[in-house]
This record gives sequence, C-alpha cells and structure tokens, in this order.
Amino acid sequence: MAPIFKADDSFDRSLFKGASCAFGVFDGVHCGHRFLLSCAQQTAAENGGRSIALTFDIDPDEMFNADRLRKLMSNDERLEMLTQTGVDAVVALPFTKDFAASSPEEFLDRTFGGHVPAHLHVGSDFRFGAKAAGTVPDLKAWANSHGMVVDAHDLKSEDGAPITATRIRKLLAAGEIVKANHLLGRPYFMTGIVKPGRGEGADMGIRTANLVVGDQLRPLGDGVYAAYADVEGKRYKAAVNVGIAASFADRAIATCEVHILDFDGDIYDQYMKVEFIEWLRPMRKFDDIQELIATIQGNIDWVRKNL
Ligand SMILES: Cc1cc2nc3c(=O)[nH]c(=O)nc-3n(C[C@H](O)[C@H](O)[C@H](O)COP(=O)(O)O)c2cc1C
Ligand SMILES: Nc1ncnc2c1ncn2[C@@H]1O[C@H](COP(=O)(O)OP(=O)(O)OP(=O)(O)O)[C@@H](O)[C@H]1O
Repeated sequence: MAPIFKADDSFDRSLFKGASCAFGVFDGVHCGHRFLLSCAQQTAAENGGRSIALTFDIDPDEMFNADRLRKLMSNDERLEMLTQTGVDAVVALPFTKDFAASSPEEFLDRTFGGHVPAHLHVGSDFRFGAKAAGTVPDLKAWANSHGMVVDAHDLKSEDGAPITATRIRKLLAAGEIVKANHLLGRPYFMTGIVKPGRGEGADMGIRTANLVVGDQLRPLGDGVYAAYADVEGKRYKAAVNVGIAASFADRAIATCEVHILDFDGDIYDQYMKVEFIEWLRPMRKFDDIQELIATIQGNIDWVRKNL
C-alpha cells in the first residue's frame, strides 16, 4: 500500500522531482478520479518517476461551506482509499486558512517548494488558489516557466454527463443508490462505532446496531435500504433505516439503524461499515406499531431473498 505523506514543514518536497501527480480533493475516489490517477500512473511508468495522488488533508469545503457539506467519506477514509488506487504515494497538503488565501501563483510555489513534478494531471475544470481564481491556462503558464507538463483531461463521463462528486451526492440525496454506486465504481458506505439504541427494536423482535452519523457525512437520503454490514471481519446482509426514525423522532438519535440478518452478537462500541446496495422504500411515520413491525419484516425478507 502506498505511504501517506503530510506535507507540513518537515516534508521533503524532493519527492515531487520527476514525479507524475494527479491533483484534487478526490472526495469519494470515484471513477473519474480513478481515471485521472491512472493517467498519472501511466506517465510515471513512461518517464520512470513516481506516481503521486496530491490532495488536501481536509476537504476545502469544510472551511468554506461547512453547513451544506455532505461528504462521500471521511478525510481518513479518502486518504486511505487513495493509497489503494495503485499510486506510489499520497501527499496531503495541510489546507489552512493561510494556505487557502494564497494567490494562484503563490499556491503553486508553496505546494511544490521548488521541486516541480514532471507531469501534473488535472481535470479540465480544475481551479486553485484564493477564491478558486486559478484556472487551467494559469496553471499551464506557471508550468511553462517551471519545466512541468500539465495534462488537463476532459472529465470522464457516464450517461452523457461528467462523473463528479457533486453529481454523486445529488443521486445519493435522492436515494438513487444503484446509479451512485455505478459512478463510484463500488458500493457507497457509511462507517461508525455501534452505539446503544433505545431497546425498542429488541422489544419489537428486530434488533438494530445503531450508528450516529453526523450530517456532514450523510449525503444519503432518508429511507430504507438493502445493504451489507461488515462486522468483526465478516460480511452480513442487512436491512437499514437511514435518518431519525420518524415514529420515534422525539427520542431517537441514531441516523443509521442496521438490522443485521442472522446475527445476534454484542457489537456495542465496535467499528461497523455499511455498504448500501438498493433503495427499498421511503421512511415513514407509523401510528400502529404492529404495522411498523410487519413492514420492517417485509423489508428483511426482501433482503434475504434478493441480496
Ligand atoms: C429495515 C428497517 C426499516 C425501518 N423503517 C422505519 C420506518 O419506516 N419508520 C420508523 O419510524 N422507523 C423505522 N425503523 C426504525 C425502527 O423503528 C427502529 O429500529 C426501532 O425503533 C428500534 O430502535 P432502537 O434500536 O433504538 O431500539 C426501521 C428499522 C429498520 C431496521
Ligand atoms: N470525471 C472526471 N474525470 C477526470 N478528472 C476528474 C473528474 N472529476 C474530477 N476530476 C479531476 O480530479 C481532480 C479532483 O477533483 P475534485 O475532487 O474537485 O472532484 P469532483 O468529483 O469534480 O468534485 P466536485 O463535484 O465536488 O467538484 C481534479 O483535478 C478534477 O478536475
């Protein structure tokens, strides 16, 4: 697996010399990002240099659009997934207020510190520097005077539109999990530590492992989904309610309630990963508890038969 370097003051930027870098946030590490990373691997193989995923330690929108940010994964998950894309190294630039305020030219000077890569791969929509003022032509002008080749690629498209993190977030918000997974090239997942619920699930004969996933990490629309749950190194079928259970909204705090099929272990305080596969129905408020139980049982039966 590729090492992760945090590009703080102690980072040796000579790592960039002769390298082929792909530059971006890479939230979701989707098929478009993987295409760009494979281009960096290709020029690295041709030139004999390293291939590097160049990114930021946080998502810049955490600084600028925190209230409406719906990330596809945590920063640690994003860096970790980048290490598994086949690049030789992942470099995370600390995205501080000061760095974000750099002019486009200053931004590039500070990023490379005098050690420019041989190739820099970006998408044609790439912007950089304060107020995202830097464009691909600006990048090319800087690169010309520093001996770097910029490869600005047309965005990889699917079904007639570019694959972007924004497009995937919109699909997830609408519960369109199959389409979102197609653009991600893998199932969308949520992760967290299992917390005790209210115990009402057990009383109803349907135990649930509960995650409290904050808004910033919950682009997926409320609803009931068929999924797989990874617990204790094993993968189980699962029926999942995403969102605060409408029938118990006055006392519920979990935002991802997972009924794991054929499982009755105690996994409180354990890490769980939930991979979403199909949307089953909207979440509803039930006045009759028996109707809620019968509906959930129907969802569990569907998962058992179809996943
Ligand atoms: C597959 C599934 C579907 C669910 N659908 C709904 C729903 O439509 N409306 C609702 O209010 N709660 C729904 N729930 C949430 C249950 O009401 C919840 O799991 C129960 O209140 C148990 O909570 P507890 O784990 O905190 O004890 C669903 C749960 C599961 C596992
Ligand atoms: N579909 C794509 N094909 C090729 N390159 C892409 C594609 N999408 C993004 N890129 C490039 O990958 C890098 C990372 O981009 P970024 O993280 O901004 O992705 P994004 O998916 O476009 O996100 P957002 O929708 O939030 O703008 C950038 O250089 C960007 O131009």
